[in-house]
Amino acid sequence: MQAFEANFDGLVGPTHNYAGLSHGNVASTGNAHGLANPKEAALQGLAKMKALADMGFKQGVLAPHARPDTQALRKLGFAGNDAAVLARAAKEAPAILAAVSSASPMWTANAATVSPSADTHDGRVHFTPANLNNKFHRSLEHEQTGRLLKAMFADENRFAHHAALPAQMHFGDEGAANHTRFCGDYGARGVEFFVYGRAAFAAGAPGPSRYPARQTLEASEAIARLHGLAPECVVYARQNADAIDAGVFHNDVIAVGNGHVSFHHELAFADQAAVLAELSAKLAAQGVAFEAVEVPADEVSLEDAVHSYLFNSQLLRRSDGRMLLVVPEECRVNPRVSAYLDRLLASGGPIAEVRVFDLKQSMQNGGGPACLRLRVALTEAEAAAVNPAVWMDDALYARLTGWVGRHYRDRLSAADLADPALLAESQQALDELTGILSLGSVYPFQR
Ligand SMILES: N=C(N)NCCC[C@H](NC(=O)CCC(=O)O)C(=O)O
Repeated sequence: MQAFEANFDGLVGPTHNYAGLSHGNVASTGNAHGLANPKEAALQGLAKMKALADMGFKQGVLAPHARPDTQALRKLGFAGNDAAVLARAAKEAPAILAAVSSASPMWTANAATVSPSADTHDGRVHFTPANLNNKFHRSLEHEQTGRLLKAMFADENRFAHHAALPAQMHFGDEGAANHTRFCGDYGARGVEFFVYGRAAFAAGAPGPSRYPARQTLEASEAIARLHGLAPECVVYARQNADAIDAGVFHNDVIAVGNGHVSFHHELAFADQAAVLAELSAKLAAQGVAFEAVEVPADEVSLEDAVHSYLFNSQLLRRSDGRMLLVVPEECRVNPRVSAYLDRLLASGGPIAEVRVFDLKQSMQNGGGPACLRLRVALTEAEAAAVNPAVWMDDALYARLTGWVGRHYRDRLSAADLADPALLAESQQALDELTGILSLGSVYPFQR
């Protein structure tokens, strides 16, 4: 059966702001307390979704979460009505208020790990929401993510939904940002590639020293078990600790793969040659000829990779079988990265086209094109079972841009997070959105 890869992008929520919440993510900490523009952020994301849909790629939308998360504040002892809860948190714990207000669910590469039906033991598509345990603001996401995924992929005969892994550092899980699926045809069995920062149960296991390793080996292994993946179709690799310490907080800041192609930096993985050899051998056993496009450090340094987000690009297989690379504008601003892209296109390799997008609002929090999307490979029958209201087309684009225009602010600072009107505006917007996307009552304030 015909199969393809769909991208589900996170719609940026109305509270998008710069709070410097992510130690180890140099864009987040570097832009802390800047003035954000939620309206522009959401429109930039929608423009990318629409452009890819117009190019013929299957594109869906994942809704934002309800923020500020007043439930989380109540669990921490802030009591009273919503306005009182916000006022007390703003006065006594502004850092906590900022954390529960983050629009971080926009980065749906961290929403879940997804295994297509061709890879799993029961022939269903498996989803495990990521516990995002390394950062408090992100650890608030997985329950709502699970509810949204169930509202979009509801058919239990085709889709299996797991709970997030135990919320504990031993099982730190960052979802698809540390997971790549290589394959020939999207509907044929592929090789799932899990990249972790450190093994958690082995005392003294190697890992970064300056910044945290967010993903553990044990989390990756648990997901492979839950999804029923065959060991001969799984490869585990450890991130290069020096790369994490240079700001590569997720593997998707240093590598991206799709189909039979990997596009990665020379310093992405520990024991890189062995990792690539294992990928190549396991793909060859599935009849797939693996192709690696490796970028040397003397052409693009780790620092340039982190600042330009060259590898946080989307690698998309066009209908002619060649690859399109969707990069953020910052890659053309950096002269060394831009020159590299020109050489890449001239090289005659598998990447035939580069498209540039302005995603500055998200980029300033460390979220590039690849962070903003969750990939789900689907057969046509599975795609037909997806909630049809979430697929991007001209009509949905018009409705969503109109909705953003009506509900979103064009400036938001840390001080605004305490404004009870922002909470009310956000709830009103999301209430309307659940109608547009036919999601049902998925938000706590609707229950
Ligand atoms: N690489 C991928 N797949 N995703 C990028 C996630 C960026 C996100 N930034 C933030 O959460 C910053 C929020 C703030 O500081 O306001 C993070 O660090 O988890």
